[in-house]
Amino acid sequence: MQSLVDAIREHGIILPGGILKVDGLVNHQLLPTVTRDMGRQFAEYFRPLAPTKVLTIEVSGIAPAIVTAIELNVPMVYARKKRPITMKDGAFHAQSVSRTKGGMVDLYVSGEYLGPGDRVVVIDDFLASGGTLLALNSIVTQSGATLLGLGCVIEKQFEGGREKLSHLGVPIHTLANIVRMNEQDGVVVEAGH
Ligand SMILES: O=P(O)(O)OC[C@H]1O[C@H](OP(=O)(O)OP(=O)(O)O)[C@H](O)[C@@H]1O
Ligand SMILES: O=c1[nH]c(=O)c2nc[nH]c2[nH]1
Repeated sequence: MQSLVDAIREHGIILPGGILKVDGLVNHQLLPTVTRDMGRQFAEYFRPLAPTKVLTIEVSGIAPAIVTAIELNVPMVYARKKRPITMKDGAFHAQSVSRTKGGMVDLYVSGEYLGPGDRVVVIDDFLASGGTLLALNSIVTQSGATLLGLGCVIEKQFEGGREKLSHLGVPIHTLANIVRMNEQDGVVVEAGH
């Protein structure tokens, strides 16, 4: 997605620990046309699989997931990181590691909004180690729903997450691919696949 690649080139900043700061377009500020086009791209790719639901995790997954859900005209569900008192007992639960805040993250999804009849596309902002998508897949499995595919806005190819998810046997679609990033080369980014 060329507008996304351009925005990463303009706003992306390399931080220590292999973190790419894209707060200017994904994690703090959102750009309207770039965000809208993420939804169009994901919807075009996943529509033939006939999804009934889009699943993501708060907080940075919500924007790309809702624009995708709007395009597909299906509900979007986001995993909560803290179980609210409004959530019924027996919620599906998994854990992953937070890359930007450190420590373990809990993911909770209520069985009221995800179940055996659902055909699910999971959308998130980053594919790095793949841990978060594995946790979301665990939630889909617990619910009895069917996982159709995984979509991420930015893939950090050099972290090997795609390989760790290949056993799931579903298509993985990313919109921009960070080939490498370092002081010498800067952020080397290409369109995703
Ligand atoms: O492939 P992985 O290694 O699991 O990394 C990807 C995850 O890391 C970030 O979550 P984080 O908790 O850092 O931030 P957020 O609250 O902005 O979503 C990002 O939002 C992805 O969910
Ligand atoms: O803002 C972020 N930058 C990153 O490089 C990253 N990797 C996983 N999650 C991430 N979030």
